[in-house]
Amino acid sequence: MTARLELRGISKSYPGVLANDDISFSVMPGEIHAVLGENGAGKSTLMKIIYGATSADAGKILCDGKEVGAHDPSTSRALGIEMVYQHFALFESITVVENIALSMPGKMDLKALAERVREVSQRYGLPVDPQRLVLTLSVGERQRVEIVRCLLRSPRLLILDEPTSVLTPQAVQTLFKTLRQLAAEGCSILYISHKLDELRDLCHSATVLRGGRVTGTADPRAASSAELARLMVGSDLPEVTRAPAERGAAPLLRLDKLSLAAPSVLGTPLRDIELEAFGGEIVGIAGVSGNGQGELAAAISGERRAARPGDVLLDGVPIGHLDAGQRRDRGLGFVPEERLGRGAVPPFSLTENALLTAHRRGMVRRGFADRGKARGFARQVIEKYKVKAAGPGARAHGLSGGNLQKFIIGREIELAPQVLLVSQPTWGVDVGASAYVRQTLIDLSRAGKAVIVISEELDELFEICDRLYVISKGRLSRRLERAATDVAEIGLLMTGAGIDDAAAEPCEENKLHAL
Ligand SMILES: Nc1ncnc2c1ncn2[C@@H]1O[C@H](COP(=O)(O)OP(=O)(O)OP(=O)(O)O)[C@@H](O)[C@H]1O
Repeated sequence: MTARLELRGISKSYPGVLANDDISFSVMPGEIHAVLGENGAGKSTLMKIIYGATSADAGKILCDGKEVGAHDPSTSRALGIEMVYQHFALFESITVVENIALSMPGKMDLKALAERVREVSQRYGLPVDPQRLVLTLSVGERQRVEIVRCLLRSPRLLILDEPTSVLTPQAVQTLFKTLRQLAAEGCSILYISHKLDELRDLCHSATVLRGGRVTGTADPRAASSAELARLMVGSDLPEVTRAPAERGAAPLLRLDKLSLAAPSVLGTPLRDIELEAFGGEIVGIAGVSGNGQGELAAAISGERRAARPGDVLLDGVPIGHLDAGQRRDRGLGFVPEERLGRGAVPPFSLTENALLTAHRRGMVRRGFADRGKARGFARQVIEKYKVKAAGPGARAHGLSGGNLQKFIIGREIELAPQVLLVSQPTWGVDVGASAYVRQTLIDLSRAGKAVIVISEELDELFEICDRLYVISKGRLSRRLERAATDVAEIGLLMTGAGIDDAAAEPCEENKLHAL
């Protein structure tokens, strides 16, 4: 049988990095092939080369035995190659069908296209309403739109770059069913993920990349997650160690019946939130995305101010009226969920990105930024957190997703905050680096600081947290000791059961907002 895709000696370098180094492998029709490797190993670069979004410096690509010459995404699509990117590319202010029409060749009859969207989404079990405005969709639904957009064109090779990082476990299972169905129909799939259990569940074969080179192949179904991790990292993963928490006497951060109106018609209002985070511990906030996590993070960080100063207390001092910068000045660090655009400014260098929050650490003299100091700080973060980057002058958008995440977390930890709030600390971060990030958060807490982690990954929360809360529909559960709870209890709370509904009535502020 002829391979659907054959790569021969693909190489690509960027200034200072050999991103792909003589990569060769094949994918057969109907095969689900995993590409795994550490952050910065060269996976996304390779996928972009196959899709034609960027070109290789050397090497050949063969599709169904025929060489693909110089190509771009539109010629790839004509060959039946489709790609779903790590970061979505949908326009928010138009409908699903309008978005899809934009990626189709020629002029489209929107009514007929909407009908086809419905058909395809039904056939593959990916419900999508073509008339919905994209801005009203959850991330999981947006992911579906991206996939349906590809499926409409009956792909022969589908590339998925970390498709499940934003999906709930149920949505992942639905996606896998679709992918298996597609593969059974003969479509080949290239699948990138850092979630080794998922790879073992879904993929027929795997190619491992390290430092831009192929370092191994594996049958993921026959290998354990530890074996796959070893292939990726080249050694056993470090065990995360956790000394018992020595909790401080009083909470470093406290939310006292905090209520906040929804920021928009589509947001979630926060209701009577009571939370305590002591020095010496990690507090986790579990929940399915869209239940108020973003709003809670904004209320703690100061991106949104509280109704009363005393709603938010930092080391006993009311800070609810302060903005984000003022709260940072007082020792509240913050790592947002979106790394591009909020955690970092993509076209800025790492030095400039370091300055954004670290200017508080003596990097401004007489109103001018001390670039030498900022560069030194950025270099320190790069080295300590093993960020793969050409140096402090590298642009944020040139870093691989996981490496940028490590840089942002490192920058905030190095600022030695009293309280650190981190949203989704290890999204897109490889298994080795995840262990490092988790260990660093534990160490920060054991140094007497309070760490608050918002994560959808229950395994992660159970691994690092001392106490847990669950957020559901803008309300927070009671506080749970990690050692005295389990996944079943947290899962139940995530559905909203057991979180006092008495106050589910809109708070006064939200009634006003609704008017
Ligand atoms: N546009 C670019 N400009 C400069 N360097 C780049 C660019 N794109 C990628 N690189 C570099 O190429 C290397 C490979 O990056 P790539 O994004 O392919 O890694 P990855 O394996 O997909 O990582 P991750 O798991 O973190 O997404 C990295 O060192 C990265 O910094």
